[in-house]
Amino acid sequence: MASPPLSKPSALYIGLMSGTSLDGIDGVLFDADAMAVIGHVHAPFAPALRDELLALNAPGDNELHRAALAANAVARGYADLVSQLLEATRTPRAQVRALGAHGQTVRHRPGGIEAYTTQLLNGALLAEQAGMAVICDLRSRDVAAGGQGAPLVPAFHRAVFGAAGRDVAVLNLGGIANLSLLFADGRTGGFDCGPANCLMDGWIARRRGLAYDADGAWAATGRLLPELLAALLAEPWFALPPPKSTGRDLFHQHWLDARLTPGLAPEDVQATLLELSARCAAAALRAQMPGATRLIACGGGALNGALMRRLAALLPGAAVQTSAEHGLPVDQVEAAAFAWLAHRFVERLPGNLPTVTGAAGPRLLGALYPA
Ligand SMILES: Nc1ncnc2c1ncn2[C@@H]1O[C@H](COP(=O)(O)OP(=O)(O)OP(=O)(O)O)[C@@H](O)[C@H]1O
Ligand SMILES: CC(=O)N[C@H]1[C@@H]2OC[C@@H](O2)[C@@H](O)[C@@H]1O[C@H](C)C(=O)O
Repeated sequence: MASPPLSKPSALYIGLMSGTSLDGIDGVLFDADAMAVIGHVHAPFAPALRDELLALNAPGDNELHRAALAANAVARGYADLVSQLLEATRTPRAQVRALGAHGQTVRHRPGGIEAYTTQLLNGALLAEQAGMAVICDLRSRDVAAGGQGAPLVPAFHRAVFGAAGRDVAVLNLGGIANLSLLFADGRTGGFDCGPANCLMDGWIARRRGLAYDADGAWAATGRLLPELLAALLAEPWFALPPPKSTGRDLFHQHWLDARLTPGLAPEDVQATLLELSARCAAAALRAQMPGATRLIACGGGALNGALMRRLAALLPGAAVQTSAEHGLPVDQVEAAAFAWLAHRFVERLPGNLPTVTGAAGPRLLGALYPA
């Protein structure tokens, strides 16, 4: 019997993402040959870690020590999730080629001589605990090359959701919203367009003690406040042209508080925040891809029925769908993108798109902690 061919290196990667909404960690096992997710797990952050990560988004006391401890805690959380994922998919650890691990963004200041972006994660500790090669710090190289360091998902969106002969947009509705523009002629664009859930989550937490507004049901009981909406939309950042990115550095509760007037009904504020998220995404899409006939939404905000209905109403020329309708559940897209970015690193292929981030050129993204 002929001996079996030398097995080619594994195409299995794990992607680990904890985003700006701070709801927890998503992990996927991803087959980079098939471009398919094999398994998915999610773990919420422990409330104390979530509070600390939120606090570290703003200047505070003893930040270096606290950031180091939080980076350790994020690494331990990621390592636990890796074990859960391997168990759930019955995958031997040795079969996974590498982990693409995002870390927790706590500061994002691209552009200019002082540019930096910080994703808290102790990559060395994660490599120790997971027993796998870790590729992390995936944004810094693009920032060093003069780019925004974000969004990074448009190249992955192109590979998965691009369609011949039509202009397709992909809208990630996480804490922050980012658009990918997949033009029919092969060009790919993308940029952050504003808040998606971060302000709504913060408001419902303060007024009702809930983590998020399920299905936008509370917002749906409120009325739109036109003066508040106008004050929110007057933020100069919205008028900036791409490339652009943002985060909790700008869209935090104090940003909202500075625009609130006394006596507003809380549910009306929530309705207006939902409208803000829908309007800034719709306006950005109309301006940058007027011919879009399909908008594919992903991220947790795609589960917000009220938000999805407003997007559909504001974009009558586009079919508003979810990534699940295209084979990838809404909560798996970002983690899959970071698994794919790990694959790009391992294959020595660039991960960024300079047309999106504004970087000086294509770059290998990430820092490697070998197994
Ligand atoms: N059923 C639901 N109804 C309404 N909103 C929901 C629902 N499920 C999740 N969400 C929203 O989605 C958020 C989580 O989304 P996701 O995990 O995509 O964000 P993220 O990855 O942390 O953010 P980012 O993409 O900005 O990095 C929650 O905080 C919540 O606001
Ligand atoms: C600095 C940072 O963490 N940015 C995130 C955030 O969350 C959404 C939006 O802001 C996007 O720019 C980015 O994440 C996605 C996954 C990206 O890089 O494509």
